[in-house]
Amino acid sequence: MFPQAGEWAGGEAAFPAAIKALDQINQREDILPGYYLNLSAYDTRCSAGLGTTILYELLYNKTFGNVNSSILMLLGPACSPVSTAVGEAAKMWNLIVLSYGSSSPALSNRARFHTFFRTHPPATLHNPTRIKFFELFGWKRIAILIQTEEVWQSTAENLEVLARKHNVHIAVRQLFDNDPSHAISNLQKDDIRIIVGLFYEEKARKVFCKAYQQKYFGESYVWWLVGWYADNWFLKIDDIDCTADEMSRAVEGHFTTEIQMLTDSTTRTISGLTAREFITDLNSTLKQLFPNKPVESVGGYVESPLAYDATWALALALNRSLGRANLEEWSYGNVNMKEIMMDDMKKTDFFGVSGAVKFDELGNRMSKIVVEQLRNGYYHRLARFDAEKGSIEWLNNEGPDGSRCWNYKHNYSSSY
Ligand SMILES: CC1(C)CO[C@@H](CC(=O)O)CN1
Repeated sequence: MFPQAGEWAGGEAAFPAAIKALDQINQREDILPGYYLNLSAYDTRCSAGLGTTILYELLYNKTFGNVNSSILMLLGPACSPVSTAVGEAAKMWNLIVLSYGSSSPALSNRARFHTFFRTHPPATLHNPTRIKFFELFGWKRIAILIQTEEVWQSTAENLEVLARKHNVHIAVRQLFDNDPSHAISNLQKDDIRIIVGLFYEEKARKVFCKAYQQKYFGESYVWWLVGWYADNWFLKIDDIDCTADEMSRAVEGHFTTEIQMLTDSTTRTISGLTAREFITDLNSTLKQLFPNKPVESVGGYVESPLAYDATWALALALNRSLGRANLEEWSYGNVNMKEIMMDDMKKTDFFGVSGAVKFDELGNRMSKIVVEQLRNGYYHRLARFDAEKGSIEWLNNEGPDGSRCWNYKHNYSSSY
C-alpha cells in the first residue's frame, strides 16, 4: 500500500524504493530459491477507508488487481490512520503487516495490532532523547504544548511517564486544537522556559507567530520540536499574520529531534549496496519519475530507506520460514503458518540502508535520533542519540563541556 496523494503521499518515493529491493531480492539465488516474489501495489491515498476497501478486495476478490491468489504479507500502509484500520483488521485473516511509514504510538498496542510490524519507529522514540538532553542541561521544569491529535497526545503521555522516571517535572501540559494563543498565554503566566512542542508543521507556524506577538520568544526560551517539517517551514507565511523576519526571530535557537532514516555508515548492507549507493540510485530514478520537482520534495523521500529495508525484511522472514512451512499451503485461515511467519519476523536482524533492522516485542523498530539546532536560520546537526544504548555521539560540536555549542548566543539557564 503506497499512498500517492492525501495527507501524506509517502508512497511516491517508497514504491520505487520497494521495487528496487524486490528486483535485487528476486535476483538472489540464496533468498527464496525457486520462488519469485511478486508485488501488487495500490494507492491508498492516505485514506483509512480506501485502505480498508483495498484490503477487503485483496482478501475476497480473486480478480482484484493482478492478484489471483492469497497475498502472503502486506507491505505498508504508510499513514498511521490507514495502518490503524488495516492493521487491526488484518490480524483476523492472519495477515502480517509491515508498515514503512507509520509513527503513531497507538500502533504499539500488541493486543489490537497482533500481526503488525513497522520499520518506521513510533513518535515516542523521540522522548528518550529529549529527556537525555534535559538531564544534560539540568532542565528540571518542562512544559508540553500539544495539538489535539492522537499521535501527539500519546507521545505526550509517554513523555510524562519517562519524565517522572528521570526526575524531570512536567509543570504544564497545554492542549490546543486550532488556535494556540490561550495555551501560550498560560505558558507565559507560569514562566515556563523549556517547551516540548508536539504539533504538525501548519500548527507550528501558528504557535511561533503567536509566541512572537505575545513576546514569548528569545534567548531565555528553549523549544523542542520534531525535525521533519519541510525546509524553511517557518518562512511560509501565507497562512499566518507574521512576517518572515518575525518568524525567524521567534524560531531562532530551537532544537529538533528526528529519527535517522538513512544510515551514515559506509558499511555494505544486506543488499550489497552502501546507503550512499542506494540513495544515489534512487535519486536518479526519482528524477526520471518526478522531473518537475527536487527529489527531496517527493512524498516519502526521507522514509524511502524504510520501505526498501521493509521489503528486505519481508523476504528474509519468508526465506527463514521455508524450512518449516510450505508457502504453497498458505491461506488466510492457516494459523499455524501465521505463527511460523510471526516467529520469523521476530527473528529479523540485518543491517539495512536505514541502519540495524530488528523489531522489539511490540513490533517496533529502534533507530538513532539526530538532534539539531536552528542557528541564524540554518539547522546544525548537534548530536546523534542511540536510544538502545542511551549514548550520545556529538556531531561536529562537542558536548556541553565548554566547547563550541556553548559559544552560541543562547545563555541557557541551568536553573530550569
Ligand atoms: C516522520 C513522519 C513524517 C511522521 O509521520 C509519518 C506518517 C504517519 O505516521 O502517518 C511519516 N514520517
